[in-house]
Amino acid sequence: MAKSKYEYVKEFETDDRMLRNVYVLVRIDGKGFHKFSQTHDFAKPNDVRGINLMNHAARCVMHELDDIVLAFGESDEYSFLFRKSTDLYQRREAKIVSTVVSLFTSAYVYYWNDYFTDLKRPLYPPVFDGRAVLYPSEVEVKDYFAWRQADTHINNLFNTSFWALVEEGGLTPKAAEARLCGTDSKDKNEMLFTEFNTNYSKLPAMYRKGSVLLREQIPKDADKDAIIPTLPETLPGSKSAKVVPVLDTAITESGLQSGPDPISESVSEVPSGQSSPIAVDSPFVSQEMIMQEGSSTISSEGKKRSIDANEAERQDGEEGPAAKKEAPAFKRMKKGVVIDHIDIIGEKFWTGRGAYILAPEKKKKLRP
Ligand SMILES: Nc1nc2c(ncn2[C@@H]2O[C@H](COP(=O)(O)OP(=O)(O)OP(=O)(O)O)[C@@H](O)[C@H]2O)c(=O)[nH]1
Ligand SMILES: [Mg+2]
Repeated sequence: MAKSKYEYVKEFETDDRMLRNVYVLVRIDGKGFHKFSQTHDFAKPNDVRGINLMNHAARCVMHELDDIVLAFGESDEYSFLFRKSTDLYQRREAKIVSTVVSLFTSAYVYYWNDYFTDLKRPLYPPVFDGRAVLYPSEVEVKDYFAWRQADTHINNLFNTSFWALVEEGGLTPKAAEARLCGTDSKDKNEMLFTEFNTNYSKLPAMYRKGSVLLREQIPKDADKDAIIPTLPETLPGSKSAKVVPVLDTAITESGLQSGPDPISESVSEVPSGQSSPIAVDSPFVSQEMIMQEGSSTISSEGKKRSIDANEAERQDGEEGPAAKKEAPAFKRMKKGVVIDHIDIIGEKFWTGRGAYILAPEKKKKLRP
């Protein structure tokens, strides 16, 4: 076919294919969300509607892009890790980053009203930027996620302390900032407990640890894309949410401590007459979390349990048709995206639930 005389302009396009055999990490971040959250009257320091909406948008991205193996979100940002051998768009950076950002942003707006039910749509279009970073080995990938989760911990502890001083303590923002200047994590924990009856380690894990999206086994009859609604169960005052056990491994500014941290040890009892921030009808439990609790297959031992299920299937065959009727659950599993609020700092995650993420992949023939 004859080329038009204009076609030469294509030659100006550059090849932005990213290096092979390294991990591709895409991080998106809300532009000017300080203002966006104020304009939309986000609760301080954490707005459960905003967090659920971010999580929903991230799930849309993971549903669309199968090569994303892990995502982590906090505040107005989300990180997406692609499998090492991804050949999505021939690893072209602009195509990958723009697809993630565009899908995330459109989902954020598309599902807005499912979470912010009193506002049909945002008062102005939210903007997210995006970047891709290449990490050469598992070490950097693990440290990357540790960095983001440590950041979540530091920021959330600061914000929780700051807004307690301002909203409950009556300090001006300037005075609150001055009060917190030079304090470490232990000081803030102590201040929250002694002055505001708040046991920080008992606040919802979703706030303290951010949100982790994983690919695990889910019941086959669960609609892969039925992500919502989480709102009725997560709104303050809801009676329908169930309690979800919170992993109390503390993250400190220097990394993860296994087991309870000293401060939560010393303040592990909520003062008498004071109810724990996580009540049985906790307003902070999402539908997905309920599903995880209700269905043993996507609990924190999701991977192990699905292996157990295969084991059961074999036994099932030996035990005859009667047993078959009683153990159908494991047969109704499929891979799906699940959300949790767990520690991803430290080896425990990467050798446990996260083991599939960095597992060696089968070698594929590279395109010439
Ligand atoms: N009140 C409230 N604010 C939030 C919440 N989540 C995010 N934010 C706001 O969003 C900001 C995100 O931080 P940044 O990304 O550093 O700030 P930004 O204004 O988005 O600035 P750029 O990313 O540089 O454009 C926070 O500082 C908060 O002001 C929330 O749940 N509640
Ligand atoms: Mg931002």
